[in-house]
Amino acid sequence: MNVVKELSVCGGRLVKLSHNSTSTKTCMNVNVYLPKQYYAQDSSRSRPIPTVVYLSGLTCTPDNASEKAFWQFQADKYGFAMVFPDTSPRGDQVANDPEDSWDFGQGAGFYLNATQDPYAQHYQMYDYVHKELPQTLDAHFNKNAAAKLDFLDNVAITGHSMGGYGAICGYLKGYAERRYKSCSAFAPIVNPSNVPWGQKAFKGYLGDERAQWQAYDPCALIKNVKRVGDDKVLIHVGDEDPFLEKHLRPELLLEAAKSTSWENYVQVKKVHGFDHSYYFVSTFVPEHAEFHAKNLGLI
Ligand SMILES: N[C@@H](CCC(=O)N[C@@H](CSC=O)C(=O)NCC(=O)O)C(=O)O
Repeated sequence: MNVVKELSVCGGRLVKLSHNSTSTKTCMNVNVYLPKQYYAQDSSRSRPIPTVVYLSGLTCTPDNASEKAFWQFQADKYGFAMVFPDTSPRGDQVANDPEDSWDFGQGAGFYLNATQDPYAQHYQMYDYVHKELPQTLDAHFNKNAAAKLDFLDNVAITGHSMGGYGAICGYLKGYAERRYKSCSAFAPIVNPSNVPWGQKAFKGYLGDERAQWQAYDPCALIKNVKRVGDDKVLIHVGDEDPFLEKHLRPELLLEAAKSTSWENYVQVKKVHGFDHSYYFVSTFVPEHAEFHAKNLGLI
């Protein structure tokens, strides 16, 4: 990994990195926030600093959330690091949307492993985010010392819109091996198989056979994952979100959870007067941060 830029924010440092990804076969950018605890000479700390992975939405780079969600204040409050991956492979060699829209192709990888040409070659974002990137970050940040940062085990996941979809999908697909300690989402796409954004992405990346879509659809996954303990999924969505009725439809996840071990453990908080923007996301980041801090054993 190469450090492209490093800057101070709150009590820690935002590190902007790039690396050649074996999953996407492109150069990928990622932002990592190291909290103030990382720099404290605290010999009493018994275990590595845990991590919250934040998956961004359509059109985003790692900078949107690291500039506008204000996770850094919460990371310092509780003592967790933040990882802000990109939303797709990028480059002239990377296939894009033939219609040149912003809801498919570069900036809209949907955090899945594409099987259809021409996207299969580079759009391997599921393996990138959930397998390759944590290993790469661990090797980079922990190579010269006892692991001060935990990118592999004590990790939570969250995200916004397409990224909220990616967080819930990755959480449920990795649930059996407890890949993530907790999951939350801001205005997520919960049933991509049945909304336009998801249908366009699944058709383009996975093909026309809808049976192939089920492996990545939270409303299908939740019926086949047995919940344990007090695990729950925290979701916020604004009642003035312009995408609420057409693309997000959080009620479909509540419906899918009925008669499963997740019934009453998917908490959808519809908040009055909020839209889809980072003004909405940043307002509720503190609640999500506390939720993850509890699940990461920080409070
Ligand atoms: N460019 C679009 C706006 C698209 C948009 O609102 N993108 C959201 C995520 S939508 C689902 O994933 C976003 O996070 N935008 C980046 C930001 O910094 O706000 C349009 O013109 O409508």
